[in-house]
Parts: sequence; C-alpha cells; structure tokens
Amino acid sequence: MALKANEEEQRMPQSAKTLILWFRKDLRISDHAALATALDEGFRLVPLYIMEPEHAGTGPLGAAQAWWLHHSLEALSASLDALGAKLVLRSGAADAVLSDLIKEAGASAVFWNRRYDPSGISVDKALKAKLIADGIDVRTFAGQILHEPTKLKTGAGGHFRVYTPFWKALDGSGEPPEPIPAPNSLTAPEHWPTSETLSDWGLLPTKPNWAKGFESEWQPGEDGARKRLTDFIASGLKGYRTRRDFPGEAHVSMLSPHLALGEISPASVWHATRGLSDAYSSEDYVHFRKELVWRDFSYHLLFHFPDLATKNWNAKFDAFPWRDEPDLLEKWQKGQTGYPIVDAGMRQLWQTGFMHNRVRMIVASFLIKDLLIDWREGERWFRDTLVDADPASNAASWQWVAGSGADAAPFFRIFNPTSQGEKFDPEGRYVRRFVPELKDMPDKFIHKPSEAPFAVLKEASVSLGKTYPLPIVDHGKARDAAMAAFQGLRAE
Ligand SMILES: Cc1cc2nc3c(=O)[nH]c(=O)nc-3n(C[C@H](O)[C@H](O)[C@H](O)COP(=O)(O)OP(=O)(O)OC[C@H]3O[C@@H](n4cnc5c(N)ncnc54)[C@H](O)[C@@H]3O)c2cc1C
Repeated sequence: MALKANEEEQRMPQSAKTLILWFRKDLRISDHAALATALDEGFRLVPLYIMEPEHAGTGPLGAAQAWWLHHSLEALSASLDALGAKLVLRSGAADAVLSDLIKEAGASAVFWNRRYDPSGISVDKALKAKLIADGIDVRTFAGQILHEPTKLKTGAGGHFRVYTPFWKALDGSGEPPEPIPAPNSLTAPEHWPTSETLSDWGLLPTKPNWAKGFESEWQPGEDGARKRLTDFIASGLKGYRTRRDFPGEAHVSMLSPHLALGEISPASVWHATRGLSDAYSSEDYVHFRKELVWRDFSYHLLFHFPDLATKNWNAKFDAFPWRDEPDLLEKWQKGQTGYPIVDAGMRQLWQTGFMHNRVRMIVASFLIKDLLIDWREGERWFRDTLVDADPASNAASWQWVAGSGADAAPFFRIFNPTSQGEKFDPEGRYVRRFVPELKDMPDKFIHKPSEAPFAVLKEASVSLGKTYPLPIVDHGKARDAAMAAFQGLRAE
C-alpha cells in the first residue's frame, strides 16, 4: 500500500536510494504494483518512458495508437507533476537508455510491470540478467492482465487452447488482487535527469491531420479511462449481455484503448463490477467479465505461441489459396465495398480509430471469406488504424475469424454482410452515422441499396456506382468460392 506524504518523509533517510520506474504498457499511477512497492520501500523515484526501436520492446506502433500514446504520455506526465515528479522521456534501445540513466541518476534499482508480447519478453529477459549482473536491484510485477500466462494451467499442467475451460480456470482461481490506490506524493531524486521532448517524437499526424475525428471521441489517459468505466457502469452495463452486439447502441464499454496502454488495470475493471446493486443482472456483469477474459486468453495464446500474428495456429491453413487483390483490399480499407455494414465499420475505424466488436467480426469475415484475402493483411491494417491495437487480441481475433486459430470459429461460418446488418443494425442507425450518403434510405433497403427499386434510390438521392458503390463481389458466389477453397484444403 502506498504511503501518505508525511509518513514517507519520516521514513525516508537522507541517503534514500534512487530507483528508475520504467513505464511501458501501464501508463497509470493507480493499481501499479511496481510504483506502490517502490514507494513502500522509500525509494526516490525517476519515472521513465522509453520509445524503443520498432522491432524491440513495445513496438511496432501503429499510427492510430501513436496518436493515443502521445496524449496518454501527456496525461501520465501531468499526474506525476501533480505528485511532485517528472516523467523522463528517452528514446533508443532499452539496455542503452537504462545503463545511461542509471549512471546519470545514481540509481541502484529498476522496477517495472511485466509485459507478455514476444519482443517485449525477449528485451526484458536479457536486460534483467544484465542489470542483475551489474549489481542493480531489478524487480518486476504483474498487472497487465488478470492472471499471468505462466500461472494458469490445464489439469494436465499444459496451457489452454480452448476458451471455456480457460475462463473456468480463471474464474475458479479466485478474484484478482484488490486494486492499489494511487499515491499522494512521490519522492524526487536529488537531481532530475534530462528528458527528451514529447512533441519531438512526432507521434501526432500533421499534414493531413487524419486524427481530427479522434479528438471528440476519446480522452486518453487515466482520468479518461476511469470516466469511461464509470459512465459504462451507469448507463451501458445494464443490458450488456443482450445488446452488446448492436453497434448503433451504447452497450459496450469502449475501454479497450485504455486497457491496451494500461491506463486502467484489468483488475480495476473487474472489481468495479463487484457489489453492484440488485438493479444489475449478474448475467450482464458476468458476461462483461467473460469478454474481459478474452483479452487474457489472447495473451495466454500469444505467450505460448509467439508467432500468433504471422503464422497460422492451425498449419493446415498454410496451403490456403489466398488471392492477391490490391484493388479489392484498398476498397475494403476505404469502406467502399458496396456492403453498408462493412463500409460503416471500415469508416468508423478510419474516423475514430475504433470499431464495434460485432462489426469487426463482419468486416474480417468479409475480407477473408468474401474477398479471399489473407487474414494477415487485415491484422496489419487493424494494427495501424486501431487506437486499441493489441498484439494479442488483434492476432488471436483475426485467426479466430479465419478459422485458423485456437478455439476458432469454423471457416464455414461465413457471415452474410446484408443479413448481419439487418439483424444487428435493424434501423440502420450505425450505417447512417458512418455512411451518410445512405442516410435517407428507408430501413428496408439500408443494408441492401443495390436491391432497392430505382424510385427508392432516387428519393434517397442515392446513385449506385456514383454516390455509393455497387457491391464489389456477389456474396452468394463469393461464399461458394470460399467453401470450394476450404474443401480443397480439407482434401489435402
Ligand atoms: C478482427 C478483430 C480484431 C480485433 N482486434 C483487437 C485489438 O487489436 N485490440 C483489442 O483490444 N481488441 C481487439 N478485438 C476484440 C474486440 O473487438 C475489442 O476488444 C472490443 O471491441 C473492444 O470494445 P469494448 O472495449 O467496447 O469492449 P467490451 O465489450 O466493453 O469488453 C470489455 C473489454 O474486454 C476485452 N474484450 C472484449 N471482447 C474481446 C475479444 N473478442 N478479444 C479480446 N478482448 C476482448 C477488451 O479489452 C474490452 O475493452 C478484435 C476483434 C476482432 C474480431
């Protein structure tokens, strides 16, 4: 538990040791085990964030998440300022940055919260060994996920491949630890080391500023995360189980970008759904927790299968006859497929850096099964354009839709984009928001403008092929082609 300011001063001897607290995907001060332990032990603190090279550590960073990171670091910096501390920014390989900073700050300890992506793990392992050999006190802590992948095991002692037993094991292993409150103050080092300047990192887009639409949608940082959670519990959680699939309604939390950079801990989210009044159905909050646990499951898969983003989990899919169709890929990316729910999803992604989960499944199915384009193209595009881009959830979800993943949807479950739209966006509320050229279409044709009579199109000022595209593929034929490709795979 963190100490109060005056208690800290009394405990801290003049010669208090200096510690570097390395922030990574845990850009918060609440429920931060490394921070709380450092304070309990009376260290002087140098908070650090390292912009590591593309392929080592936290990267590669997509453009949309880079925007988020900029604002998240600003918010963390402001929280630390309010506690009398500074966030030191450095760029470069973590081992070089840390060895310089240890000398500059006269630090004897480095603490961090653990990460579970393959490149992060390999950097951390080597670094920890080197620092310990140099006599530095290195300690690492849990907190990015609910339960660490090394701890949850199947009855036979192996790792999980199927979600339901994973959920049961996690749920049965007890509640995650109670969140640790934010500290009231931090103890500064004798001299503050120099810091690079955030604006010099070029994380924000300039010409053009394609992130304009993000600004009204999001408040990156810990306060924004907490507000999102409070608002969701107040008005979105009721009805979550039955309404979470409807993208035109506000029954999902939109916490994923905050969780992706650790502005809020999953344990805090979990505990916030405890002790709710009878007004809440346990079906809603249990279902919500189950979704949160998909994130843990994805990390569990990534930890045990580090190539999740690049290799088919099921190697049978290695022989899948993917098509090389750059024009169709671009139409999908730009939301110009002629299928309104797909286009609305891809435009929501471009305009806000987010897409509703149901629609992610529909657009992914469309890319993979209607266009027969390799799921890895979709994974790459999402990684660059999602503010919640996450190495585990993104890769696991793409493989889930493709049918190549662990516990995946079978390949032959091919979404019909028209009937999915009609079922989950019956009045076209979501489509009308993101595909405004269809806003005056009647409900009956909002998901199938290409089937609307000429008079209906005219009345809605829609000219197919001009103001809105004709379907780029015929879904029925595309479905048959996908099934034939899949049957070919099974026959091999
Ligand atoms: C093709 C595809 C790609 C995806 N890529 C990502 C990604 O890069 N990053 C990401 O965080 N999620 C990804 N997801 C999972 C899911 O779509 C998002 O987590 C969810 O839409 C976030 O919205 P929310 O916070 O409102 O979710 P809520 O419904 O409010 O759920 C709460 C939290 O649970 C977690 N969660 C919910 N569903 C899933 C899921 N299926 N898998 C993993 N975690 C889940 C998220 O952390 C989420 O914030 C992807 C899904 C698909 C189908």
